[in-house]
Amino acid sequence: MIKFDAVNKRFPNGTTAVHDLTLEMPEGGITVLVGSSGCGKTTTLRMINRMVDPTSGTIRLGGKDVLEQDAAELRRGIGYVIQQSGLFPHRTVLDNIATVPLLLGWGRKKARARAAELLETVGLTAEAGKRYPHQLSGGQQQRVGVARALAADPPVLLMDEPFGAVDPVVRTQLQDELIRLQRELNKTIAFVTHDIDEAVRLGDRIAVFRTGGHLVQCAAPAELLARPADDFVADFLGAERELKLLSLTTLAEVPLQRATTVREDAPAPPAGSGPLLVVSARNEPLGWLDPSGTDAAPLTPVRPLRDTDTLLAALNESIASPAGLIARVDADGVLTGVTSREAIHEHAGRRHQEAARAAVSLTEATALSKTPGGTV
Ligand SMILES: Nc1ncnc2c1ncn2[C@@H]1O[C@H](COP(=O)(O)OP(=O)(O)OP(=O)(O)O)[C@@H](O)[C@H]1O
Repeated sequence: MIKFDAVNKRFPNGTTAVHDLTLEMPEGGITVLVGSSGCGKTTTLRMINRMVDPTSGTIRLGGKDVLEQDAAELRRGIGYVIQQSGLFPHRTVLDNIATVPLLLGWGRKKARARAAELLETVGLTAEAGKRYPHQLSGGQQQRVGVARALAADPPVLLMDEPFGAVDPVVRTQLQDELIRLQRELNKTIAFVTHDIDEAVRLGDRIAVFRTGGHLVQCAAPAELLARPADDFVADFLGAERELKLLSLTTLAEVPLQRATTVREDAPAPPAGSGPLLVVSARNEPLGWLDPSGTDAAPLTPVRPLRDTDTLLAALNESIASPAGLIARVDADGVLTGVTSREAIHEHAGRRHQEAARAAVSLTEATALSKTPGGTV
């Protein structure tokens, strides 16, 4: 969908912001651009909608060179979201969202109806639509920014640190919302951040840049984490990159074992029978009971996990659990079984090896395709 071919950007003051960039951003996917401050992420993004023009090289959107298109027309097909949301302070939230449809001549009624629909899409109430931007929290303003960018249903979204100015809890919520929205909307998204955790959560592909506008590696998150191309990328990913990889894998394929349970209203179990999972009449896990403890000992809390939870969450829970077991439930919260810390660990190790192997075969395929006469 978006293709950079040998693109350079040198500003008149002599700064090279982007150096010989060749990169593809696939249709319907989120490509995240990461790297430390000043490495050219924003400039790369802005060259897509021609807020900045490249010094050399070609950028194609849907096969067409962006420089051969009228900038205003090009931007109609590209939504743009920035960190400070960029809302007009003297217009209501609803009118802010309706901005682009109005510019496109939709008529006030149709534009407002679309804006109202989008308010709901991004999780805001109709009442919020009547307020002015300063009457909303930072997180809500960012949602409005996303709604405004989506108003004319552009196939492409450029998002420049859109969640950078909100606290970590709201940031996670906004990321969840974007993941949910993207499942429905399937936009081609270029997303800039300097937060590697955000990149791993959101990206279908992650492009890592270093100072001077150099692209160092572009790969799917699991491949990047399992096989960073060099020490720079490894440092950028951080020391816990194996744990980050666990956040990309769900529990679904990890085998279940039968749980030893006791009903909450049952008589006290015999001492010495090891930790038991106390369940409700509906078979919902309530806590761990250690019969070797005193009668008055409280239950150890349990946080039941579903198949959609990550291996990282499972490992975390298994550390706190008395016997190293995690309780697993179905979508209704009913117990399906337990899984041991060892089983989680073994699956995590296998997952790591698979990701590393996938990354190696990709690297080999790329090397082969660059060899004259090489075939893939
Ligand atoms: N209009 C400009 N004129 C001159 N230099 C510029 C201009 N815009 C950006 N630069 C420089 O180009 C380099 C890349 O900037 P850019 O904003 O693309 O980086 P970035 O990775 O997005 O940084 P940040 O994470 O801090 O936003 C920097 O050295 C910056 O100072």
